[in-house]
Amino acid sequence: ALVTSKEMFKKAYEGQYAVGAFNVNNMEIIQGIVEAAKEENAPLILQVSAGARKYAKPAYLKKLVEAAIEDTGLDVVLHLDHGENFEICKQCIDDGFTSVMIDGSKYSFEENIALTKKVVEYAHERGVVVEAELGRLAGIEDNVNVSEKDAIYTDPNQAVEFVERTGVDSLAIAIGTSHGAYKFKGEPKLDFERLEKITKLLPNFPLVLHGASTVIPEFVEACNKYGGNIPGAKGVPEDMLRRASKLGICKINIDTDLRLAMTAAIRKYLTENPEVFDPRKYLGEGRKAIKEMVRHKIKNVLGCSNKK
Ligand SMILES: O=C(COP(=O)(O)O)N(O)CCCCOP(=O)(O)O
Ligand SMILES: [Ca+2]
Ligand code: NA
Ligand SMILES: [Zn+2]
Repeated sequence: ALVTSKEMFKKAYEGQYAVGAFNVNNMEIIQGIVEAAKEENAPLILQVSAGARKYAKPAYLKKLVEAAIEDTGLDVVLHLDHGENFEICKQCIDDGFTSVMIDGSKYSFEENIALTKKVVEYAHERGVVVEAELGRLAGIEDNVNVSEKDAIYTDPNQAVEFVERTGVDSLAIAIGTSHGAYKFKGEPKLDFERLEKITKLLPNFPLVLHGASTVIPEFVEACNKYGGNIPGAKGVPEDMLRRASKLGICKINIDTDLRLAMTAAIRKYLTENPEVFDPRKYLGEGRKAIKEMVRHKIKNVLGCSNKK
């Protein structure tokens, strides 16, 4: 069924694991993800960005997710990722989403609170949960000094005030991650001290980690081997994700690792099968790669196997 993340996060918090939030853009990506979650008997969040709604059109994504639920019997959260304003959050809530993110992190503290409160009010009246964001995602450059870090990363005390004043259900925090395949110039590093402080000040409150793809080296290498060009791609080591999920992080966002898994498989297949031009062949390889990658994440990183 379509469910909110309320129960999922409560169990994840107590069980010290995290739920995977995977971005979806087409049929094969959805199928690969849900088949993995089905086999692992895992809780699941499928998230849709504004870009995904433009690419696939909202109706297609909604019906593909409904089909996936019907086919697998899974409990799935349908979540709007990075909602930029009240309107898109309202649209998705009216469209049957069970969770929305209102991303006011680029505004001032007070403006972020005001905007988040407006979405929370509309969402809660309709039984929908809300994720907000405080702090700015940016990889830790070696030369980021303390004050810069404090300027962009989530301030633990502000986080407490933000949650109290908005009534939001979960909070995306900035502790050194960033979106995409180039997260760190130097050694990957997350501000775990900051995460521990936020977890201590906000016990039992679900935290969200964005920009959490590992940028799995095997896929980067395969992409580059078969005609791709993504040098220096680097992400969050899996042991850091495991550590974060044992703290207050209950939702881990993964999109880049999906893209790399699918792209590596398709590049390899097309290179090795030049005579083939049936989309089912190479899209099917992409789907298989996604399923294997998601299964790995559920089992070995998120720790949410058999936690459905
Ligand atoms: O936190 C994440 C994923 O982070 P990751 O890049 O580490 O996977 N996300 O929120 C996914 C963001 C994807 C948005 O991309 P489009 O606008 O192109 O659809
Ligand atoms: Ca943001
Ligand atoms: Na957790
Ligand atoms: Zn994000």
